[in-house]
Amino acid sequence: MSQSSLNGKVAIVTASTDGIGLATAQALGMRGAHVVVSSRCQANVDKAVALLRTHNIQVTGTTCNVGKGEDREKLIQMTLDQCGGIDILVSNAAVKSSFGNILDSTEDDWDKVLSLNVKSAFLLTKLVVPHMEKRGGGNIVFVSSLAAYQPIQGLGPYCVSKTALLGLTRVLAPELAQSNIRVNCVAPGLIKTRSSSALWENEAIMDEFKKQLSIKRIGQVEEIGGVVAFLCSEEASYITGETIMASGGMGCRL
Ligand SMILES: NC(=O)c1ccc[n+]([C@@H]2O[C@H](COP(=O)([O-])OP(=O)(O)OC[C@H]3O[C@@H](n4cnc5c(N)ncnc54)[C@H](O)[C@@H]3O)[C@@H](O)[C@H]2O)c1
Repeated sequence: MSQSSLNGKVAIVTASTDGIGLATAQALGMRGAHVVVSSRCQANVDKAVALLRTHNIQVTGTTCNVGKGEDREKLIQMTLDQCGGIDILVSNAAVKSSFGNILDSTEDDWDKVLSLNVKSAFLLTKLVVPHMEKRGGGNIVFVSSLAAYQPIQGLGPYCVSKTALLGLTRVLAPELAQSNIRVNCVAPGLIKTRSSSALWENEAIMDEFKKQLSIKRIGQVEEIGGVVAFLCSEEASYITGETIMASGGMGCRL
C-alpha cells in the first residue's frame, strides 16, 4: 500500500456538499477513505453522495448543523454505526461576519462567528478523539484561511476566528500526540468557490489580487483537498501542530 493511501480509513468532513469541503471529501475518497459528507440541507447531501459515488468513492451522508450539539452527536453516532470507527476529521464549516469596520461589529456577530468557526470545531474534535484513540490514532485538520495572517478588510471577526484556529491547532497537537493523533491546519488563499464569487467575478478586484500573487491565478478547490489529503496520509507522519498555507504565494511567511 502506498504511503498516500487512506484505504480502510473513515473520514468525516463538515460542510462537504460544495466548494472546498466537497473537493476535500473527494480527495480523501479517491485515496481510499470512506467519507462521511454532511451539510445542513438534505437535498445537497443527496447530490454530493450521488456525485462522489460516480467516482467510485465509498460515501455516507447526513445532515449536520455543526453549531448544534445534537447534530454533532448524530453525525458521530451515524459514522460509528455505518462505518465502524473514525480516523479523520476535517472541520471545514464556517460563517463570515457581517461586512463592516470591526468597531461596528456587534456582540451577536462575535457570538455567531466564534461559536461556529472555533467552538464547534473544538467540540467536534472532543467528540471524535475517544473514537480515534480506539483505532490507535487519527488525523484532525482545521480549515483556516490566509485571512488568519493577513486580515481581509471588513471581515474582522471572521479573520480573528481563523487566527484562533491556528491557536487551536497548536494547543491540541501536543496533547493529542500521546494518542497518536496529529492535528494540522490548512490556510487557503483565494479559492474559486461559490462563496468567493463576488471577488473572482470582478475583473478589477482580480487584477489587484494578482499583483500580490506569485502564481497569477485563483486557486482551485482540488488544490486544497490535496493538501488536506496529504496531511492525513502517512507521508505527513512527522507533521503536527502545523498550518500549511496554500495561497499561490500570497502572504508568504518566513
Ligand atoms: N473560498 C475561499 O477563497 C476560501 C479562502 C480561505 C478559507 N476558506 C475557508 O474554506 C472553507 C470552505 O469554504 P468554501 O469557499 O468552500 O465555502 P464557504 O465559505 O461557503 O464555506 C462554508 C461552508 O460552511 C457551511 N456552513 C455554514 N454554517 C454551517 C453550519 N452551521 N453547519 C454546517 N455547515 C455550515 C456553508 O454552507 C458552506 O458550505 C471555509 O472554512 C472557509 O472559511 C475559503
